[in-house]
Amino acid sequence: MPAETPTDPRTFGATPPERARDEIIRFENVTKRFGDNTVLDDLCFSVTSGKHVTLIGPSGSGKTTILRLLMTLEEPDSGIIRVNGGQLFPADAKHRREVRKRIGMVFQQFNLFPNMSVLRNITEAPVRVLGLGKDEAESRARELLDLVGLADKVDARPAQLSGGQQQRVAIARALAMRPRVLLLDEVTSALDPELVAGVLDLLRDIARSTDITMLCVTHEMNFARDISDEVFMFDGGKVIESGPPERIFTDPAHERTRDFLGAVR
Ligand SMILES: Nc1ncnc2c1ncn2[C@@H]1O[C@H](COP(=O)(O)OP(=O)(O)OP(=O)(O)O)[C@@H](O)[C@H]1O
Repeated sequence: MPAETPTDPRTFGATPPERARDEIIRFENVTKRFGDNTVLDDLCFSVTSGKHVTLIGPSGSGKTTILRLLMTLEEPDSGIIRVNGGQLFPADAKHRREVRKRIGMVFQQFNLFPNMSVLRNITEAPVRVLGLGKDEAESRARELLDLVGLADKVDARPAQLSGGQQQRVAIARALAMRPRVLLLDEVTSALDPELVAGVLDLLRDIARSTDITMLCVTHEMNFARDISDEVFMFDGGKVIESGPPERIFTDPAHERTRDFLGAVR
């Protein structure tokens, strides 16, 4: 079993320049079934470090399942998943936890801890999982709250914030773990329409100003077009085509992609 040591988790989204073009995520012949439903079928794809990749495809095509596998919230039935030079599956639990530390996720429903202040929501995992000191974690959390425009909400509880503000806290919380890979699952779906643009703008800024690899599932095709280096179209448990957004959105090669884009536009 390969057991490379993941890079120092204290380095914010670090990608040493010499590794900037490396592959950071690899799915090799991954199959995932729920009962009789084969959701991912011998799936193979890879993502280059620092790139922003958007997964598109019909409802039920397995996009969220891919993110949940990367978060180790699901296990594949077979195949290999590698992230950041380490193996996530198959792997022993300890190695998997180490690899998993460098992956952050922002969920559709924010998933904040309701009984903790905004500050605690952000410092909890860096203290518990990365072993950061409380002062260092708090100082980092305040910087991130500044970045997401919520410096004045340090002591608020999630219920006192709007959906858009809660999602900004969730983004700050994910970044506080210094992820190499950030997974974004329909992050604007639960927001009132007038709050969507602000959250998407924030994610665009993060995409432009960091070297974090992003894997996004979204139905916001304009956002996908804007933020992505590459778009993967899923159908029938496989990637049926991939390419830069300028091509996928204007000249898709596959009939299923044309039908899908026609339906969502
Ligand atoms: N825990 C589970 N148990 C049983 N079936 C599941 C489970 N999780 C997902 N599925 C099924 O797996 C399939 C893929 O689901 P997934 O959420 O990955 O699709 P998706 O492409 O993200 O869809 P959407 O665009 O609607 O979010 C669906 O048929 C779903 O019902």
